[in-house]
Amino acid sequence: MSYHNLTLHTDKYQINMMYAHWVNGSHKSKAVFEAFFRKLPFGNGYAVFAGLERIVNYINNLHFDDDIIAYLAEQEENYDPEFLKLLRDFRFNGNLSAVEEGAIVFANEPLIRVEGEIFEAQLVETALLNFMNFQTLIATKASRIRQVAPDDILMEFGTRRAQEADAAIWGARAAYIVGFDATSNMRAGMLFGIPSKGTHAHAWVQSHDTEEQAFIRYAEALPNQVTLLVDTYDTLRSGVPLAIKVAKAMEQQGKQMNGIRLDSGDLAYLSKTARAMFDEAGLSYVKIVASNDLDEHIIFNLKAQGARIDSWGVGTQLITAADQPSLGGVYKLVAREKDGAYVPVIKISGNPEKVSTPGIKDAYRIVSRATGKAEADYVTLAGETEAVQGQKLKLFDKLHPYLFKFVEDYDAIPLLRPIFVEGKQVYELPALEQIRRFHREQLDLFWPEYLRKLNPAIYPIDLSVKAWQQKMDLIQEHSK
Ligand SMILES: Nc1ncnc2c1ncn2[C@@H]1O[C@H](COP(=O)(O)OP(=O)(O)OP(=O)(O)O)[C@@H](O)[C@H]1O
Ligand SMILES: O=P(O)(O)OC[C@H]1O[C@H](OP(=O)(O)OP(=O)(O)O)[C@H](O)[C@@H]1O
Ligand SMILES: O=C(O)c1cccnc1
Repeated sequence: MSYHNLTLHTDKYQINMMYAHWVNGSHKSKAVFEAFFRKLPFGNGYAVFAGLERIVNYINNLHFDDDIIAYLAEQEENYDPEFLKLLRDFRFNGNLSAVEEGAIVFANEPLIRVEGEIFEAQLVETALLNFMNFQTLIATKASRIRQVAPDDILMEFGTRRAQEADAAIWGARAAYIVGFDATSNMRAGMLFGIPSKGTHAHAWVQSHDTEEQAFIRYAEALPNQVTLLVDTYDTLRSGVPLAIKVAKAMEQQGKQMNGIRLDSGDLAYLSKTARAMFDEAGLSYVKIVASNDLDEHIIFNLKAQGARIDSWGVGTQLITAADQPSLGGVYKLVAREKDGAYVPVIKISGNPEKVSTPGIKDAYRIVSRATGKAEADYVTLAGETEAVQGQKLKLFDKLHPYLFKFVEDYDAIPLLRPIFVEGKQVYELPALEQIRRFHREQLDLFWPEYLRKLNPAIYPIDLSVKAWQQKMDLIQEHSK
């Protein structure tokens, strides 16, 4: 059995629907699904899209091998052997468009669009949402942390508390996309080329007769990366004075200590006092690292208290997105083939926010040429050209259509990029460094009011008149 084949990384109901379509002869009819989320996480003003690399690898490797076929046959006696034979030859042959990793995205706009035979478009829902929801969530959480510490070194320390191994490495990658500097996870370092960094644990100090002996031996063993954890016994009375002694001894050998790490107690007070002690000893180059259940709120608070912390190690709160552990991204059917053409489909709900927007859609970021800043995202029916041609555009609020404004002199930048066309990958996955650069450029498109951590301004996501009208028409039709 291979742990690496993710083809069955799907819910049973997908395979059952595939089977029922096959039984009814409808499995080859075309369908279009769109993935989006309805609410931004953490009360943030934006999210950062991530997960595409994993999705591309997943789609490229989809295949039902012998073990999977045997398992399905054993699981469900209804499955006809002919259906299983068809699965044996299954490959994804559809079209997939998506937002690029590192892009700033918002609620209620298409982030991934899958067009294909209902058979294949249905199968991939679960995995696509799994990858998009987790990685986008962690990238967004990490971005909030980056926003409060724009100039400091940020290290991702979460693996031991992550929801298992995949979450640890893809979470580390998501954090790196939005500007974390390093991860402690060596596998993420090796797989993705993320710089790896680390200090040492309390166990290192505890495994010696004295703290001093522990510090000296560590400095001798790894003279290029000496960051000593100073809080095992008494930070200010023992840890910091001993670290100063070791730093002085290193200087005698022409070497420089990197830093110390604080992992408990009042991090503002301890960092300020330790800073003064190192400066007093002529060691102002020694940096102070802090860790201990940090998140964007505590870091913001510590900075407001004048903490002298140069580098932050962030684990649990980031990798588990502890204050909101899931993003509610969904994958909705928006059009289906009927008599050889696509017809839009809608999902009605008593909750107006949950009524789906029918039809195959595109999304554009409307960027003012005068300011270089994004004015709104504009969701159109696919193939509508108004937005692209630069004429005066009416932007109106979906729930309150009487609230509107006009924009002129803008660029309309398409958000969805073709990734697969008829099953063939047409998008070259960018290097991680390129994704980081792209993310920084994306941030530059937005006024700071949309980016602030607390009570951000609401960025408009507007429907084109045609898309809105089609939605109203279908609501009317279904209410009859
Ligand atoms: N000056 C400060 N202002 C606000 N929060 C702080 C400050 N200093 C530390 N914190 C945070 O407060 C929390 C304190 O955690 P905790 O109760 O575990 O204390 P501790 O000192 O780490 O105790 P322990 O020795 O048991 O680890 C941590 O999340 C830490 O990051
Ligand atoms: O607090 P987090 O944001 O999750 O960051 C990771 C934590 O993991 C380590 O603690 P742990 O007690 O596991 O090991 P240690 O003995 O090395 O401190 C480290 O000292 C951090 O406190
Ligand atoms: O390198 C460190 O200091 C580290 C790594 C993982 C978790 N906690 C601390």
